[in-house]
Amino acid sequence: MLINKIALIAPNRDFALQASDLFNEWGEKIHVAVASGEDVIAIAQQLSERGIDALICYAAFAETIKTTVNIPTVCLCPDIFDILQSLQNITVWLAKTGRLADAVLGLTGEAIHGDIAAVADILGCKTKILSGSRETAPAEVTAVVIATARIADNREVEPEYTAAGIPCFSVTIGHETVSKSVRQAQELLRAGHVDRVRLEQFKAIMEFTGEGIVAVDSQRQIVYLNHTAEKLLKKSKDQMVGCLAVTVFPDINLDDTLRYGQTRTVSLTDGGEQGFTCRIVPMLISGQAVGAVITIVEVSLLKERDKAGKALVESGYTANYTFDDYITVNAFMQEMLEAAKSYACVDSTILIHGDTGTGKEIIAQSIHNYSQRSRSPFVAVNCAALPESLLESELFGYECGAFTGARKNGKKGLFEQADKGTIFLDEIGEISPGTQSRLLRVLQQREIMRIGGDRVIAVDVSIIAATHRDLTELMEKGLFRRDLYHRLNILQLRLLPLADRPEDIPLLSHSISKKYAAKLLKQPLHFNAGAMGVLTRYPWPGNVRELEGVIERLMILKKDAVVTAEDVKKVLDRSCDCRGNGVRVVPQGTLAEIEHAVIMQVLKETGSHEQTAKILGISTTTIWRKLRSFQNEIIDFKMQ
Ligand SMILES: Nc1ncnc2c1ncn2[C@@H]1O[C@H](COP(=O)(O)OP(=O)(O)OP(=O)(O)O)[C@@H](O)[C@H]1O
Repeated sequence: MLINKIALIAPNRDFALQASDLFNEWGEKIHVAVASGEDVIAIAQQLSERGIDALICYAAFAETIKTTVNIPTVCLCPDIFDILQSLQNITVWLAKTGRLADAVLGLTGEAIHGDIAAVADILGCKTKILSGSRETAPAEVTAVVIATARIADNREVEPEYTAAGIPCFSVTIGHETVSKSVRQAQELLRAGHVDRVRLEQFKAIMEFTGEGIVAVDSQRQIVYLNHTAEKLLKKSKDQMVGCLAVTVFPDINLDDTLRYGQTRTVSLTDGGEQGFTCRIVPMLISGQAVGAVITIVEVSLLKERDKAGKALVESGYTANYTFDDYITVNAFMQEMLEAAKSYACVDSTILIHGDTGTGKEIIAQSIHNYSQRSRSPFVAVNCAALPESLLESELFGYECGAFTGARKNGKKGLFEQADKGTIFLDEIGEISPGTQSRLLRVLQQREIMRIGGDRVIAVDVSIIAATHRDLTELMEKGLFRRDLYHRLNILQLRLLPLADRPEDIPLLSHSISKKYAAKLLKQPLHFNAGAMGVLTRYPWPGNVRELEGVIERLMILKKDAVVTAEDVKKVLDRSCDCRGNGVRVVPQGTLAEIEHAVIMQVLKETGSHEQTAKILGISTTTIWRKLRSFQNEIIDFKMQ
């Protein structure tokens, strides 16, 4: 294998030596080979097999190589500056010797091209292409110009003479021209590398997908197919690549796709029970079809997918958000999104840390939808919302007769329901020590045991946990198991509070306003500079959820669409003061007692956890969590 990735094919030994000297002088590691006209293809092929990725090739060979060997090739011949310099020297000499008037230049040599005649014309000389060698130049020729396969700077001024005494000058390939060709070849190498990486990525995706994929070029020839296509069509790549598509798919007419760029769907049978659905999609460049891609799916698989999709929707265990829904221009958060995308490609447990309303659930749903598990259930569990015993039976299920009130046939737990999908354990910091140890077993072994059961059930789930609490602090206080923490904290995502990323507020405000405008059939709000100033300075303890609440209130209260600083202040005041007329009387006591009293008061006023959460600018989860810590009161409290 050659280390050098670029090679030069020289037309003779002298040329090769001249090029090698230059490459050595420049410290360029370029392999140099010599070819005659006949063996040039064989030599180029050998170089390709030995790992050469780009060729620099003397002009006379370039076309042959470009059409026969699949290596990017740079053509090396005297360029316009070589010609200009050389002809300028010649005309100076002709003027000096009194021969310039009506001079005719006879052009010969293998590297002759149209540019020489054009430049001579500009310099005031007529030209004549000589059919033979310089020695046969006719008498009307004032001087002969020979374009040779030679590397030299075009500075020669003194000519050689033919036997008939006609002066002869050379146009050669200048050093700068060689250097330029090296740079071009290096550029091709770089571009080729990028293309190869893309091609490999593309192939990996193609091989990974469950559908059969066949690519056809504009001549209707099969140029690529993936492994699934081989399996479905029961033929190997070798048997199909290079064949006309019609020989493999006699029932598919590619005309509509290749001529008019239309996408078509066709059902095929294979003569037996199995059937395929093929979709034919054009490959378009600047609106022109340059080929087509045929995707093949077994009909039975489609039916299964339909059924599975329907069952998933009916179960309600679906994730609606994708990363596109998560609005942020903050650099840290954008990095977090990139990390989340890469985490979605693996099955390791993810721990999301962020204050209430920062979007932990959106991120969890987006990870699920970005992952291979997106067609399977996404089960979200709020660990703070259920008392310990109920949480355990919900998570792990139970066998028949496990406890009084249990269903006769037992019940699948959420881990089982999430099989092949993702389980999102929100507010993981709130779970009791008993549930923590059961959870540890699932994390370690991906197995569960139903309550009251003795069977071990394997579950294939990806686990995403979230918390607003500092789990290390809980660990130090002995409230959270250290081993569980380490099991959970394999991949971590941290969401910044809204107050730490005020640059997100304008974008979020506009997007939320658009969302509510569509819902309430109103105009989106326009926030003037004063309004935006108040919004960006506010501390947002309830984060984006609180911002949503404020914008919803503005939307309902405002008659026109323009929001001022005063409008925002009023609504923010209301959200702080809580309810209608009310100046809330702040109770006396510890912070916990004040919180408790305020939550209980608003709960009584509204009769709804959701409303209470909205008014207080916190999540329902936080309400549940706080209520759980005032357990005695919960028992007494009866919702109206
Ligand atoms: N960056 C964001 N872009 C758009 N919407 C967002 C963003 N962050 C949060 N939201 C919205 O804020 C609300 C709260 O989000 P989410 O429920 O994901 O937060 P959370 O951190 O899980 O809250 P909690 O811990 O209180 O359950 C949702 O309505 C969500 O759509």
